[in-house]
Amino acid sequence: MSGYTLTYFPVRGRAEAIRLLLADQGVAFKDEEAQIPLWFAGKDDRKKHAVFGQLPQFKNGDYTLYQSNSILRYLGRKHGLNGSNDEELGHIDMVNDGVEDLRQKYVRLIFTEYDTGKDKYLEALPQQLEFFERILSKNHNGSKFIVGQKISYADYNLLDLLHCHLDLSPKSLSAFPLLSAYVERLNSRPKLNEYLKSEARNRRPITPKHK
Ligand SMILES: N[C@@H](CCC(=O)N[C@@H](CS)C(=O)NCC(=O)O)C(=O)O
Repeated sequence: MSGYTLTYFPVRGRAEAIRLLLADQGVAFKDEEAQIPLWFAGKDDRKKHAVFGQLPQFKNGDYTLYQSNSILRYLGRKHGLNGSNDEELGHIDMVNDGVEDLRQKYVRLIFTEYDTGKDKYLEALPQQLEFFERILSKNHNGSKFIVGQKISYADYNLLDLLHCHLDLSPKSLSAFPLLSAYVERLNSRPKLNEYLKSEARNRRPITPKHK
């Protein structure tokens, strides 16, 4: 066991990219769940102690961290998932910020305007995905990772976001051959594939709205 503990609600949400990273790196960790009704009823003391009042929380022994992207970057440093030099890391951070921008749009759709906004969202989605297709095409013609020759923390975040969009519309990647192949390639990495098929992953909906 690594000494790592990840605390989150029983959904994939903002913890899932962290889970993908840890699964793929073969790092065992302790999973702690917070129950949504208790949390929102103010009956879970972890909310009072959370730095920004939110989850996920990540612990490495006595060290505690919040903010999903900070956790990803921390694990990137710990597990050699930050590219091969400062310039690659600059691009990895840039891609991760782009993933965050699209994730915020996705979260807004799911939580505030799913019924009225889904068609419009899907219409605008190709413009967003095209950015990532283009980034991939410039790195070894899209045959490897999003940046450089090694998997990085941003690959796990991008993969999770693409999974979310494939759930939203199974055709969302149809016009993007490089992104489609990228998802297939990452999904078939042995440890990741084992996790993707696991009961633990599949009992967690993407968000509480997905029940
Ligand atoms: N920027 C934060 C956002 C965290 C966040 O929005 N957490 C939500 C669940 S995804 C939460 O804890 N909601 C409960 C609350 O706000 O009390 C991150 O990336 O970790």
